[in-house]
Amino acid sequence: MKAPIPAGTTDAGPIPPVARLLSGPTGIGTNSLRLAQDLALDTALPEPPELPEPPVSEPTLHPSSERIEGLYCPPAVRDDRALADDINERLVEWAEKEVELYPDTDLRDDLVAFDAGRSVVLCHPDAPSIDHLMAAARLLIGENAVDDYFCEAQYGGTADRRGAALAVAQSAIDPAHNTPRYEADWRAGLEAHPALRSMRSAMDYFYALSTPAQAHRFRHDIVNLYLGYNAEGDCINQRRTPSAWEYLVQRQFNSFRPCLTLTDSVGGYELPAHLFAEPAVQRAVALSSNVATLCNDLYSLRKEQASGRFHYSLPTVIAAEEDCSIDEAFQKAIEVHNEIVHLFEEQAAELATMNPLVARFVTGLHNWMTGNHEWHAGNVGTRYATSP
Ligand SMILES: CC(C)=CCC/C(C)=C(/C)COP(=O)(O)OP(=O)(O)O
Repeated sequence: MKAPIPAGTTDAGPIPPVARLLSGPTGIGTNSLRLAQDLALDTALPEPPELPEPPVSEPTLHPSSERIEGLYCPPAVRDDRALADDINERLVEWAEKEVELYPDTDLRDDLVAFDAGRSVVLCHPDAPSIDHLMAAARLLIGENAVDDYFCEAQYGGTADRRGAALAVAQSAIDPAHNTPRYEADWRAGLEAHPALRSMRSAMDYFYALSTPAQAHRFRHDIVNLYLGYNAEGDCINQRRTPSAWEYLVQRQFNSFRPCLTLTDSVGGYELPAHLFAEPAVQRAVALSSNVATLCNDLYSLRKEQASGRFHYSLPTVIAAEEDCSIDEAFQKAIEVHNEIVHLFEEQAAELATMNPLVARFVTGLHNWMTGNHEWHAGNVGTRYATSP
């Protein structure tokens, strides 16, 4: 087992400057001007603290990495199989001993095969310690458990009951406040369900390394995720394929966004709430999260088709809307993905010039986007495929 990474260090050199990670124009746009004005109002605030040099290592490709042809995404910043294995082992320990995540299944094999360890290692190269990576990994597993148990039919989730279940799931991270009697019943209710236990526990670990504002941000992003799950549930109930624009709106909620927006907590610093709320920062968050999620749509299409269940994704909604083959729609969806990557790069390059914390935050978004792509490519042949 690999020793924990000491704060601010790694087996490799410093993180590349944001300018090297983010291509695209660096001119100041309208959003940036607003942000610049807001930042000017901040002149009375203390200077942001000196940030430690974030760790990073040379990316080493996963042996089985296989990319979708034409899908644009810059390479991930670091990969570290030994560190990922260490995280996976610790996750199994947590899932089996602390939260009993999937009591009736072979948890070890499933969890290790999912390889959440590699996901967080790829997506958070600036995490200052194992604890930070573990916090992200537990939340990732908890979020997938909510999806599995309350939304995916094979684990008992049904579209007609998911709204009620997801409201309770939100309370696992956003506590109920009422009378002692009903609070006790609520607590017992959480402890009685694996997905609720795991989210409650993962959130407790997250509190230890986040500020109240960061935890609040996370809760907000999760409730939006559940809004997206409900939208998907409605469409599945009605067996309705939405138009492409409606699908993209739904997918922006039903997205990896909560995994990206904790990049500062996992990186050991805080982007203050007023900067996170800036429209230009919000646009960068939405664009990078959309890229990450559409990447999943593309790599997982064949798996979804093979399941035989009613499903929809960007390729299938485009095929329906444009009355074209799924192969053509797949190519069109690649183009949409690529265009959003470029829009993100433009927005991120603008933001990177504004403030060191904003620069680091958008680098974190970029890291998640590229790490996520690498993770999907690494799971081709087992979980995912490169064509419909
Ligand atoms: C970690 C997290 C926020 C998961 C939410 C689910 C989501 C938005 C996904 C993009 C995952 O979709 P799915 O469950 O279909 O994943 P697989 O394709 O089965 O890997």
